[in-house]
Amino acid sequence: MLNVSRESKHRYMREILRRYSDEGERNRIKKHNEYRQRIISNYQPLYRDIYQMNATTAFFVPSFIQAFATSDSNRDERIRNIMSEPAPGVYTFNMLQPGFCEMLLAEVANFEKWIHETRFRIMRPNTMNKFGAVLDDFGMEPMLEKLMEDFIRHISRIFFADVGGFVLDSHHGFVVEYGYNRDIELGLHVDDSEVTLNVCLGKHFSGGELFFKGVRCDKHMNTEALPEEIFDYSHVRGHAIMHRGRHRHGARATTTGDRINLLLWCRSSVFRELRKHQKEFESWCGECQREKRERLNQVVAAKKGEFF
Ligand SMILES: O=C(O)CCC(=O)C(=O)O
Ligand SMILES: [Fe+2]
Repeated sequence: MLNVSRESKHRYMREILRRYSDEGERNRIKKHNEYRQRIISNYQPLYRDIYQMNATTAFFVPSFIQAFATSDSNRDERIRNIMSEPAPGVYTFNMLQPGFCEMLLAEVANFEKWIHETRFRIMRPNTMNKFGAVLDDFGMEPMLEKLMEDFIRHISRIFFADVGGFVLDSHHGFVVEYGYNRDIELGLHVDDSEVTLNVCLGKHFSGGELFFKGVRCDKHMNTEALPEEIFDYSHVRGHAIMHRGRHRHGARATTTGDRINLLLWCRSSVFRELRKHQKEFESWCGECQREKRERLNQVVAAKKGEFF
């Protein structure tokens, strides 16, 4: 568990001040906000209903809604009950209604058509995916923020507390698109997130499995995966998968059809600030933990040697 000391809080505030007094960064944020505003005031949404969080069966499957229905002491238990953990640190659950997936796909297609017709510049979701769109850029930012606040934050608090899952405070929401004339696959990487939510929206496809190769800190990013860390997951429409951003993963080739997934990279500025001062082993890095065990074994062996 993170222990936020007074000193760390002060350092955190200093970092925020430094960041906001950095002129380059301020300009970048200002330009991006202007870009978003230009889109939002010109683009006509197809389905206005999906721009606001509507926590009913129009959006979510009943089991998902029921798990969060009341914030009583049983909520954590109800959340645990809808989760499967097919591999350590990877959680899956049924989440979105097929009708909502359809509407979101149609909205994205409508936005892309508008971009094409108006020759507006489209910002791609990240440095790896050449296709897809940033949902936050065309008006879905408040809805996705609420999704993180009302749902994802509670899940992360239970399962990802060691990476700041209990203090998520910003997100990057986008869709990735694979298939004919789009991206085919995605190489091994880590996300710029503490916790990632990935939901398959459809449509019909084969292939496209996510593959995982263990959680790693910066220092151990390129170390081998152990056999027990290797895991493949096949996407199911409407189903979500959640993992730490630092869980190394990639997507296998989508061999037929089109696959479009919704991604929410959830971030914690507090966790990022605290990490800068982390000198010891990271509790969530597979390799740090292995090194720690090895160090402990050496100490125990040395002590035994002294004793006998
Ligand atoms: O293709 C996928 O389902 C995963 C995409 C992904 O890992 C990412 O965008 O960070
Ligand atoms: Fe990723």
